[in-house]
Amino acid sequence: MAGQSGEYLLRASWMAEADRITIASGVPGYELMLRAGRGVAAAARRMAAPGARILVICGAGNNGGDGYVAARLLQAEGRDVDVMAPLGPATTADAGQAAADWAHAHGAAVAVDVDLASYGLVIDALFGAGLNRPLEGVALDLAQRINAAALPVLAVDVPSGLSADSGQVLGAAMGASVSATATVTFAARKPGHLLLPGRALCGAVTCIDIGIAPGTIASVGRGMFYNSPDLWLTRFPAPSLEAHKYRRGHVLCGSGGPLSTGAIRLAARSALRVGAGLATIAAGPDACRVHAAHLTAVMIREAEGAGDFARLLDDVRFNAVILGPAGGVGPELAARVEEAILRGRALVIDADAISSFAGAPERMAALIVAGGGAPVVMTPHDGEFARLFGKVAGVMDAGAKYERALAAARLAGAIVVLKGADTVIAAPDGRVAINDNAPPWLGTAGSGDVLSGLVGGLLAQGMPGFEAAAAAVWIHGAAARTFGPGLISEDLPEQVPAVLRRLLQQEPLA
Ligand SMILES: NC(=O)C1=CN([C@@H]2O[C@H](COP(=O)(O)OP(=O)(O)OC[C@H]3O[C@@H](n4cnc5c(N)ncnc54)[C@H](OP(=O)(O)O)[C@@H]3O)[C@@H](O)[C@H]2O)[C@@H](O)CC1
Ligand SMILES: Nc1ncnc2c1ncn2[C@@H]1O[C@H](COP(=O)(O)OP(=O)(O)O)[C@@H](O)[C@H]1O
Ligand SMILES: [K+]
Repeated sequence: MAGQSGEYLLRASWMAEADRITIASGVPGYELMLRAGRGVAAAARRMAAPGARILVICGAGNNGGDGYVAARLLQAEGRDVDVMAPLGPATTADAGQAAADWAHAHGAAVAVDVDLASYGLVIDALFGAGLNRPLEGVALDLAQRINAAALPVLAVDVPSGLSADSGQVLGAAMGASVSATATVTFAARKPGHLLLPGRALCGAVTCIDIGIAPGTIASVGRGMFYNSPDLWLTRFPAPSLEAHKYRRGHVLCGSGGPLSTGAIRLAARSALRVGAGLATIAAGPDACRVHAAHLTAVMIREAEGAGDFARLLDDVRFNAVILGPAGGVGPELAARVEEAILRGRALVIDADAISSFAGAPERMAALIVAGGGAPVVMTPHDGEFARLFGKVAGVMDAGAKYERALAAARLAGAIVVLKGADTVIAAPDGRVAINDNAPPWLGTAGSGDVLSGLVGGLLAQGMPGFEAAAAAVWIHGAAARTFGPGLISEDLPEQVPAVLRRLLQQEPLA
């Protein structure tokens, strides 16, 4: 994607395209395989103690070819290496060459039923990017035996059985995948290395340079990125000397009733912590009294129904709106969403505001078209996503998690943050970011409310929608990591300053 910085993630077919372009530019395919095999051998060297026996299980394609190269290099430096070729002879020219170079010096492969427990490291080079159906027969049996043996396993490109594209085990119910200790991949990481369950099955992933030019990777990339500051830091708002609070944006946060006020307070506080100049909570009279007992920096305005809320929006300084956290599912909340969109405010639609449009994403899409272009970011978890888009053909069944998020973003005309341990951020223009910095203790009541506040706070400061959403998700994860175990959602906004300090002062990032 022109002008976009960040680490590209490549689907298997895009990677194959990069491979073809590189070969056409004069680098022989076998040279790429030698470089890949060298990287695998280097990782194996780190994983296997000097005397440990190494078993390289080679498939018939180029993934197996990488395995043969690694086996030959490790053997040449005195390692005790066996090769197993359970799928028979190589079927590609490069893999055939690699197998022949191995066999020339080292002879026969070991039998499939060899005792795995006698090895100190297994290198899984059965299937990589070419996997196109579930493991079966001898490959399935081997994957299961490798996992049962509980040995260190180094996967070449991806653990065999795992889809590099979706991060799913192919044929999940009946199929299986090798579970690796570490994975070495080439040129660019693939989405399956980051999406669950793939991330867990890959272990520690290393991406090595095999001489595919960055320009080639960018040219085949279709706008899928790893979510890190590289993706959005240049768009991150930093207050200037002349700034005053109104230049830093004013977030209007819609409250629920008197018994449901905490969620929106978390959101409002988070919006301030991430740099918004002002945050105001709009609430009915009873809820206002509850808020008044809790709030200091966050302001309160009385707004009884959707009409009052709309009148507040007559003040153009409310340039961003957050709706949904414990907001109460129903037509009134839907009407507030409508007002915010039609009055052109940057908007975060979370939680109950998403559910208020259950089964009617086209209605939301029509509003967004009518709204005229201010960014709209929705932040569903899987349940809310299904509630909104469940009945739309081509969304729930779109495939990988990023394909579902993208289909939804295109349908709604909004940025979609599909949450989880592997949160995906998708834009209607086709950009996708996959996040992996969220620790499991982020799964705690109210942490989604904090996320909506972070998005709203960044939107209020004028950050574009996709970048604001991606930055908020990353800061949310980094804040949780900074706090560590024992986290509750109130802790998250208080960690944001430490994260921002590292981010903006170029200190090492967590
Ligand atoms: N791109 C690059 O830049 C570089 C790539 N390199 C390496 O190449 C690897 C990709 O190699 P690859 O395309 O030959 O595919 P690979 O994964 O070896 O599979 C082989 C064949 O198996 C078949 N098959 C599929 N599923 C199956 C199943 N369940 N059960 C049985 N059979 C099954 C299917 O053939 P089919 O049967 O469909 O005709 C498939 O084509 C890549 O991961 C990396 O390690 C490096 O050398 C460096 C440069
Ligand atoms: N296991 C997990 N690992 C990492 N992050 C998680 C995990 N479970 C949930 N999260 C994150 O925690 C947040 C929970 O949001 P949500 O489900 O809306 O909770 P709530 O409604 O209680 O605020 C999301 O940002 C989600 O990505
Ligand atoms: K593999």
